[in-house]
Formats: sequence, C-alpha cells, structure tokens
Amino acid sequence: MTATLVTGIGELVTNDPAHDGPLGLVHDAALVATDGRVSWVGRSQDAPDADRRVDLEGRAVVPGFVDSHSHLVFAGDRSAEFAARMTGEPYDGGGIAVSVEATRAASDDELRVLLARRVAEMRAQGTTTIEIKSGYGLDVTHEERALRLARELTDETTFLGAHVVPPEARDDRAAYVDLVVGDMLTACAPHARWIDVFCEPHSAHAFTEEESRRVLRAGLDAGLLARVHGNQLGPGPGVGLAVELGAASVDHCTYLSDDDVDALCGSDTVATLLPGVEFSTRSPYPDARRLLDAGVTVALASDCNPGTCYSSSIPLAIALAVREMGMTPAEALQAATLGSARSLRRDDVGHLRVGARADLTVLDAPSYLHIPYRVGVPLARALDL
Ligand SMILES: N=CN[C@@H](CCC(=O)O)C(=O)O
Ligand SMILES: [Zn+2]
Repeated sequence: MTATLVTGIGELVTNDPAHDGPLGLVHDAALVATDGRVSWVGRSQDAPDADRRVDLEGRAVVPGFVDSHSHLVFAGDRSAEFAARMTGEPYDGGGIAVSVEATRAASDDELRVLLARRVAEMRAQGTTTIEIKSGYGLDVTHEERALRLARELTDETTFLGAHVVPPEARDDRAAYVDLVVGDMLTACAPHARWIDVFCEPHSAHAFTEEESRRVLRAGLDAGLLARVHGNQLGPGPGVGLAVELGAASVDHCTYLSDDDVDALCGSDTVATLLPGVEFSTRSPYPDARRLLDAGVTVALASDCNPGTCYSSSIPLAIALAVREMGMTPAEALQAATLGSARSLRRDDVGHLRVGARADLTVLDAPSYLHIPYRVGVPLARALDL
C-alpha cells in the first residue's frame, strides 16, 4: 500500500455535501490517496502522515473532469467544413461520410496513434474519465475495430453503428438497420459498454424514431446500456425515446419541448449538454437554466469529433455553459464532474469523497472560478499520483 499526501491545496472541490456549499469546498485542504483511491480529506493542519508528499502551493484542486461524450476514433480532416459553418452553411451530418472514408483507409496503428494523442490532449486539460464512441466505421469490420482500439484506453466505450446510414447503403436503409442490430452488434458488443444512436428527423442521414427504438432495444437485449444523440438539429423524438427506454443520457438537447423537460424531470436520464457543438456550428445554445430549474440532472461534455466540435476542452465547455447557457460556475463545474459521472452511471468518479478514485485535476489558480474566468488559458491538468 502506498499513501500519498497531497497538501497545500488552497481550495478543494469535493462535490461532497458534508463540506461547504453545493460543491463541498474545503479551504487550506489536504487529501490522501492510497492505491489510487481517496482515503482521507480534510484541513491541511489535520493531515495524517503518508509515504509520499506532494505540495500544491495554494493551487485549487477539483475532481477530474468526466468527458461522457466523445468520438475520438477517426482519421482525416474536415477543417474546411468548419470554415463553411462559420459563413452560415448548416450542419446535417452529411460530412460524417468523409470521416468514414478516411477512417476505413487508416491502419490500426495509425488510428492507435491518433487516439493516444487525443486522449493525452484530454488529460493535459484535466479530463480523467473518457467515453469514446465508434461511428466512423459503419461496417462490421471497421466498427468492431474502432471499439477494440478504444477499449485499449477506456472501459467507457459506445457502439454507434447507427451514427448515419453509410453512402453504400443509402438505397436500402432497412438493410443497414438490419446489419446494425444483427452482425454488427454481435461483433461490437464484446468491446462496448454502451449503445447509442443519432436519432434526428432533421437529418436525412440519421435515424428515425422507429429505427432508433429498434437499434436501442437490440443493444439493451445484448446487455449494453443505452444513450442517445437527440434533439440536436431541431425538436424531435430523441428525449422521449431515451426516457422511454431508460437510457442513462440523452445528449445535445438543444431543442426541447415542455413535454421533453417534464419527461426528463421524472426520470433517471441525464441531459448532457455539449456547448462546443453550438460554438463550432454557430447554432443556438441549449437552455440549461430551464433544465436545472425544473430539477433535471445536467451533464457537460466535449463531444470532441471532427464535424461539429473538434475541441477536447472541458474548461471551454464550462466557460460556454456559464457565458452562454445561464449556468453558474459552480453548476457548470458540477455538471462536468458529478453530472457527467451520473450520465455514465458511475459513482466512483466525479467527486472526491473517501472511496472515490483519486482522480485529481489541479488548477494553476487559487479557485475553480478561474476556469470560466480565465477562458482560453490552460490552467487545468490531471495530477499523476
Ligand atoms: N451528431 C452526430 N454526431 C456528432 C457529429 C459527428 C460528425 O459530424 O462527424 C455529434 O455528436 O455532433
Ligand atoms: Zn456525438
């Protein structure tokens, strides 16, 4: 057993209601990590002895960010598509086919290098738990490969064979859905914890309510847990379907009806907001205030992907949530930690109570308030203990 005492923490965010305020703040704090788990939290002056000591010299510490929505397994470049968005070109998911072609053409080792770089980029910005989706293979071989490679880096892997209908299957959508719920699911399920679908009537490339229900039910029957891309491009059935099927999360939630908010309110389905997408597609931001005031659990994630948001920065998502979506800095930080952990049905991350994973993110700043306050400045990094 190796115990490390982290001391000199100017402000510690625990997300533990036993401490101060909604974020469970402790000032002049210390924390002991034993074999990767938090074993003691309190004031520096009361700290026990340990085998090792790390002095953070007054810096703030927050729970490692939990990024519950990313699409990191891709090759190729779509920066020209981003430039077109900035001059008003709308997003409809059609560009996904460009990433599919480049991803299929890449070797396993090329994809491994790209993935490792993106995961390292996330850790360097304070993210310690990462969900990764497939969705740029869209045939049995390449979807299976995407999940197998993602599994080398995280247990939170999501089968997204129903991302869009690939170009070669456009004349027979039904046959493609058959493939997703048949051979593709069989090949992918051993490497996945989750099943997801892009349920979006406003995109000819994505899936209808009925198609989405079929995909999710098949995944649930195969032992996977459900999450949904819903209500991204306009009002739609995604939220209702996610709640109906007990999905852990419905992600985007940019366009919500009163019924959607009511349904989320009485459910265990988390609303995951992805403001980097609205930033990078020049779209209206979701109304986080409305969800929070209704009592819905809200998560924030990056949605790092080559089309709608090629940013892996959770600090940016927090800053946008505060500046554009009516969240307080405390609500935004909690959504990117505890809320995101709930959306992955995890209770060992997203907080720093005794027993949690010792996933600490250090800020080169005295307070968590500096995350949105010093927008664009790289303050946060995951602490290697
Ligand atoms: N909307 C569907 N999927 C991604 C975008 C994928 C892409 O355009 O490459 C998203 O979450 O925004
Ligand atoms: Zn996505």
